[in-house]
Amino acid sequence: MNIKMVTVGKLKEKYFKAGIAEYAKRLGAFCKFQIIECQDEKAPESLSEAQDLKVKQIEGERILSKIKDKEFVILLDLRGKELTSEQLAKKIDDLSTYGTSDITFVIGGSLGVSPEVVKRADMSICFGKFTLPHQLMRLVLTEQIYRSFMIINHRTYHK
Ligand SMILES: C[S@@+](CC[C@H](N)C(=O)[O-])C[C@H]1O[C@@H](n2cnc3c(N)ncnc32)[C@H](O)[C@@H]1O
Repeated sequence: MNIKMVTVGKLKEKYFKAGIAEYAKRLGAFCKFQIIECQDEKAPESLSEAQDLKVKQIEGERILSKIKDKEFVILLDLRGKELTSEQLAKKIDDLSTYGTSDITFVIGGSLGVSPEVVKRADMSICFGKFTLPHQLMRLVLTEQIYRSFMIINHRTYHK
């Protein structure tokens, strides 16, 4: 199973890097895991609606260029569906059982993602109504993917 995370913007903070590296290492026992960073588009603090859309579209093109047709895309979006850890684990397990070996999670930039990325997504999920910074979202998602494999493999990690 190949699990990919496509993200916008750089991971800067050492403490996020360390946490993600730890879960990525653990994930190595269950899947090939990779994180792809797309460059974020510089934008002024206050944007018109058209400028906001333009920034998201430029970032969206960068995101979509990293995704192949065969990949099952799970978008992280505040407007997405809330899942439990067990439901995410079941989704990953079902996809793998029924022949999908490439799952790609997408984390957007500071403005979110373009309509084109929303359209490409096979599923959109939400981690609650709180907006998380993209670097923290990356860490939380990596842990939840690891948790999914613990659940799938009936390990004691998940309580
Ligand atoms: C700083 S947030 C941008 C939020 C943006 N204002 C919006 O309304 O979509 C950056 C990215 O982190 C992810 N994200 C942040 N909080 C999230 C949450 N609670 N659930 C799902 N994804 C989240 C999304 O992928 C989002 O595009």
